[in-house]
Amino acid sequence: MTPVLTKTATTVKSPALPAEWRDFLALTKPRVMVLVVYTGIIGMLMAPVALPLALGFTAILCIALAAGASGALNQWYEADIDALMKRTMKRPLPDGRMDAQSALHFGVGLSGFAVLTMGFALNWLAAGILLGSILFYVVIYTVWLKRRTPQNIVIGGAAGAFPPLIGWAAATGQVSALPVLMFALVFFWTPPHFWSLALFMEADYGAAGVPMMPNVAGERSTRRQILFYTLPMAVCAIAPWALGMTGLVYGIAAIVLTAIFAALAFRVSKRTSDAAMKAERQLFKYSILYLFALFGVLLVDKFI
Ligand code: HEM
Ligand SMILES: CC(C)=CCC/C(C)=C/CC/C(C)=C/COP(=O)(O)OP(=O)(O)O
Repeated sequence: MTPVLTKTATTVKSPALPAEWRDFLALTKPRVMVLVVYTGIIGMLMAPVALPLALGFTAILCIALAAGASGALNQWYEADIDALMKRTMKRPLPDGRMDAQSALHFGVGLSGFAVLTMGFALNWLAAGILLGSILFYVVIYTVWLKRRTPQNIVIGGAAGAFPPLIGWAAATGQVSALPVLMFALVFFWTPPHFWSLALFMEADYGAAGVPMMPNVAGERSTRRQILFYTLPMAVCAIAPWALGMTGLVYGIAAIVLTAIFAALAFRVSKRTSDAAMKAERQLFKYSILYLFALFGVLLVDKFI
């Protein structure tokens, strides 16, 4: 059984100066948010109902604010482990540029604002799924699973897969098969996306005692699991075309883009030495490009 990492606050510096707006922006994990918001926009634009511009903009703003708020709450809770990892030690809380209470108030306030605005301006189904994704990321992933099990991102990763469903629900007040497939695609995409990164950041997670797959099950098993999750991801990528929900342009693009993903995942699964790091970095970078491109083609296919 994986030992449970307990939460401590001993390594976090206390703030000397009041936090700047840049620190609040850093709390929202803006770079990750770009792709989360992008998948939400595509979910909304794929819906059969076109929202008036102001309402569409409001819906996307709510997704962005909620994603940012949940990033802030994540950083509020894990300042202790962020302080132990090179990649995260310069974040506002571990670096002592912000106090924990400011981050907590910012995260809770922004979450409440985003969910209520979505509910009153769009509909309560979209608001409910938005609230569910915040709770999933903060409570299920960050508080419950991340320090307990190497399966943390498999289950917790669902949080980041909700935006296409939210975008669609904001436009239609319903959920249908296509946004569910888009959800499933991001869900199965998350393990290869994250474990390819975790393989070359293994030392960081080890130093912080976070039970990520490479430092619990070992590199070989992680590489095999990356390939394993690529299979259902490929099915979800090609299904919209195979089931007649999209045209041939999407079908061809999905097959080509996914074949490249599978080839990179296969290469990662076969490597055993340090030379593998290059393959893992490539898969991580390509995973981001892949989601951008696949969702982009989905939209292009709809409008040609
Ligand atoms: C539990 C699920 C996930 C985990 C654990 C995870 C983890 C990470 C980590 C640790 C990074 C490294 C860079 C950083 O700290 O900014 C990263 C980068 C990134 N992730 Fe994820 N991720 C997850 C899901 C997602 C999802 C669902 C999306 C979007 C749909 C996403 C989009 C991105 C993007 C765009 C980057 C690159 C950011 C940059 O340019 O530095 N991730 N991810
Ligand atoms: C609409 C809505 C509320 C969406 C929110 C979901 C969201 C932002 C998902 C992304 C998941 C993510 C960035 C995980 C990072 O893992 P980590 O927190 O373990 O990474 P770290 O080690 O960089 O802190």
